[in-house]
Amino acid sequence: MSNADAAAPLAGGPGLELRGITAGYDRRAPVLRDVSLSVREGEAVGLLGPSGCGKSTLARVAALLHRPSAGTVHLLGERAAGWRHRAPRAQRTAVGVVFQQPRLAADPGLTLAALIAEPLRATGRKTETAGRTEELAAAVGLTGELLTRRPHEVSDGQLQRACVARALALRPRILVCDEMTAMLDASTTAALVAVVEDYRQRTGAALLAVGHDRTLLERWCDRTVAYRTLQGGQEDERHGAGDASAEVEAGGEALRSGRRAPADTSAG
Ligand SMILES: Nc1ncnc2c1ncn2[C@@H]1O[C@H](COP(=O)(O)OP(=O)(O)OP(=O)(O)O)[C@@H](O)[C@H]1O
Repeated sequence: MSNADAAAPLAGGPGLELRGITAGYDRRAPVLRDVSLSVREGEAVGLLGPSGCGKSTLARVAALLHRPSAGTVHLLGERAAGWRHRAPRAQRTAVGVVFQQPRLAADPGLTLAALIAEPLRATGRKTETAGRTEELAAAVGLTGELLTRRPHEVSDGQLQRACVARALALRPRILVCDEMTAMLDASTTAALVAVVEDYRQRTGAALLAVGHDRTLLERWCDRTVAYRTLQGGQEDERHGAGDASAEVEAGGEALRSGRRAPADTSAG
């Protein structure tokens, strides 16, 4: 990606802070109860937990997509001032999100190129759109005719590549990856982790990676947090500084998440 991404300093300042979050879908039985978690700028935190415990709900709260019934969210030191379309644009665009299921997250009527360009168009960056779209697409390994296809004409892996590019389009200072690689094969997983890591390390963005693949998150992130420890206290395990060149084991397969240019990988 361009050097423009690298313009932001590696600050180490406040990135994402969730304090005392209670949230869910039924006020009488919230999914999250008094949950706190923070990720500093430049830091990669993996949130681990079993299926159904509330990880995606937490990710949606962090991305200002789900309003908690109690607690506060701070982005880059500023308290969130609204949720969904009512959030101020500067706060909404400070967070880039990648969801687990790209087919639910992508407009089926858009080509992959238009999908990647969506946030640029929505925020009026017309002059920048074509060049930036091409650059983002190349970074995630999508080129040529693939970019003219619609979601139903591509694989899950190819669509998730476009969704990762879309999440990076506005150069977010905070990235939330909710089971980003859950549906992907080993080589696509490695390629997309490498893209996110490359972006994070060059920009100093804060990363919250949510999942249940402990081995992957321990290799990818600076520390992991077990979901069960988040209520009324925080416990974490530190790792070797998110070494993106490490061998990553996931699902029994050895993955290489090194800085291989994603464009060189087959778009899976
Ligand atoms: N839109 C919704 N309406 C009602 N209940 C929901 C909704 N979304 C999730 N839930 C429930 O909230 C709980 C937490 O769901 P969530 O998706 O946050 O868990 P998760 O840890 O991300 O699970 P997984 O790892 O399987 O994706 C589950 O019991 C789920 O059934």
